[in-house]
Amino acid sequence: MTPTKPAILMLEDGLVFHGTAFGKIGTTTGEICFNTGMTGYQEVFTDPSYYGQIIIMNTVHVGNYGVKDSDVESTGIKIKGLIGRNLEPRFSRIQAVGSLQEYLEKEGIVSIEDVDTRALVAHVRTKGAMNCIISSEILDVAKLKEELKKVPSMDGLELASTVSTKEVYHVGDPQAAIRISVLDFGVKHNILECMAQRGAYVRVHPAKTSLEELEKFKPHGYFLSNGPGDPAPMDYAVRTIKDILKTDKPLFGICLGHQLLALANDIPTFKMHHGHRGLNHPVKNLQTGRCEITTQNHGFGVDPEAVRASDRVEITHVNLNDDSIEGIRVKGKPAFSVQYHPEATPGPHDSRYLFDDFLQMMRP
Ligand SMILES: NC(=O)CC[C@H](N)C(=O)O
Repeated sequence: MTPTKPAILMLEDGLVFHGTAFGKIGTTTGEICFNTGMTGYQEVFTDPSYYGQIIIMNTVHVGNYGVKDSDVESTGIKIKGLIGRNLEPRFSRIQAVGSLQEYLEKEGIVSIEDVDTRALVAHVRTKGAMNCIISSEILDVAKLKEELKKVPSMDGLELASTVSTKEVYHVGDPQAAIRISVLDFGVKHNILECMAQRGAYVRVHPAKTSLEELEKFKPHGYFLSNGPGDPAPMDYAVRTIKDILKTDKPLFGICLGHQLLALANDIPTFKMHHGHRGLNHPVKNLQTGRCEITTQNHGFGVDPEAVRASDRVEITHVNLNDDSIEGIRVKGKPAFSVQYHPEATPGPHDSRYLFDDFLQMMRP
């Protein structure tokens, strides 16, 4: 057994947890948030929407099935840090290529275990979103407090252009009958796969691409991706979406893409108390009356009163836990979006029909 090293977690409101170092030895800062999913940790860690955030995994054992090259949603780990009760260095899965410890170390992710995650999650649920610091090199609480003061608030932070692709790239069969131009704000791989598997050839563009540039692909429709940070400062994207809406071509948005579609219709977004992150959030489809169990990862939401008062959009999906807005459609246009993740891997898969609907809108 390698000897353990102490680590400290400190929250912006001064709460301190003493635990054990895991992953890289060092210091990291970000917004603390919790994910209630009991599986799919590698997909969570590589989801670019988590960029800038430190994740508490609520489930007790994380790492026990190791890591695998294909279980990723982007090219590498995007979370800023990881907090767990038991982050497991040993693993058991035939397909696994390495341990969580090696993976976090290789990707430079400072983490902490042996934390009472039940108490910590209860605290975040009560007090709401805030920043935190983890360190396995500075064990002086006063110094950590000073470091933590330098961290910007997630409220108002534009992060999408940082994680977006720098170069245009393609996914799917170039001969496919349907072409989709994607605006990448931090897209998850499986979203592109879900479109390619259904017969689309997809071109992925940097976040700040104009409609004129997107049109060069001669797309049958447009897609607005998920992504990190606050949608409110993303004026560049809102302008492009307004231009896309004028084309009257099909448009689909997921998560950050949903929030941006709302903003493009003059519906504001807001910072939620502590957000939704997990894989069992119940959503009701108001058109069919059916319930879907969904994966979610968001800390901002679309203003419910403004949506209800809008004469430009209608609500298609609501959250059955807290009545928040989960889906909208623009009246008189083939444009729709959802706050949750229909592409979720490992699942649930209840909402995959949204990709079928989107592709159907573009079929000749
Ligand atoms: N998954 C996402 O696209 C997240 C959107 C946005 N960053 C939020 O936290 O609400």
